[in-house]
Amino acid sequence: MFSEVRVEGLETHDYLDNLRNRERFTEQGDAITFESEVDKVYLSTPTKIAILDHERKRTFVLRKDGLPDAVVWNPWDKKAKAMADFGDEEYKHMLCVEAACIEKPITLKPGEEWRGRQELSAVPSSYCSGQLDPETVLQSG
Ligand SMILES: O=P(O)(O)OC[C@H]1O[C@@H](O)[C@H](O)[C@@H](O)[C@@H]1O
Repeated sequence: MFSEVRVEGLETHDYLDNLRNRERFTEQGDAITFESEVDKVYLSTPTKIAILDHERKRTFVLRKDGLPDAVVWNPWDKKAKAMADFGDEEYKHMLCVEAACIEKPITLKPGEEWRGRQELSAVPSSYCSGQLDPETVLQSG
């Protein structure tokens, strides 16, 4: 189930680990998979990030503008139980991947305007069928 979910596009990027006093690390290796609590702020991330759910044969693509960072969060079992507005088992069925602007916050003077945008799309499930080259997902569309 959950181990079948991968995030593509954030590997090799630096992140601040919210579970370790926001210390800065560099993501290693292949795509990101999930086996325990995670709460990371990836820095200077690409404008497209893919979330691949192999078991359910579905892929989501997050596109973003004006929002350089990306949060990846799953509370896992212990924290899920401690959260009043989150079901004890819901962590098994969710993953938070969200566009953000955290490392260098945007400050507006009175009257100034700023726009950021994120778009989450479901892309054809054939993308998850094994023909998938993750690079293709991130480069297409
Ligand atoms: O409880 P909230 O405010 O909805 O936040 C949920 C989570 O949202 C994530 O974006 C944060 O990285 C986590 O640290 C936080 O716990």
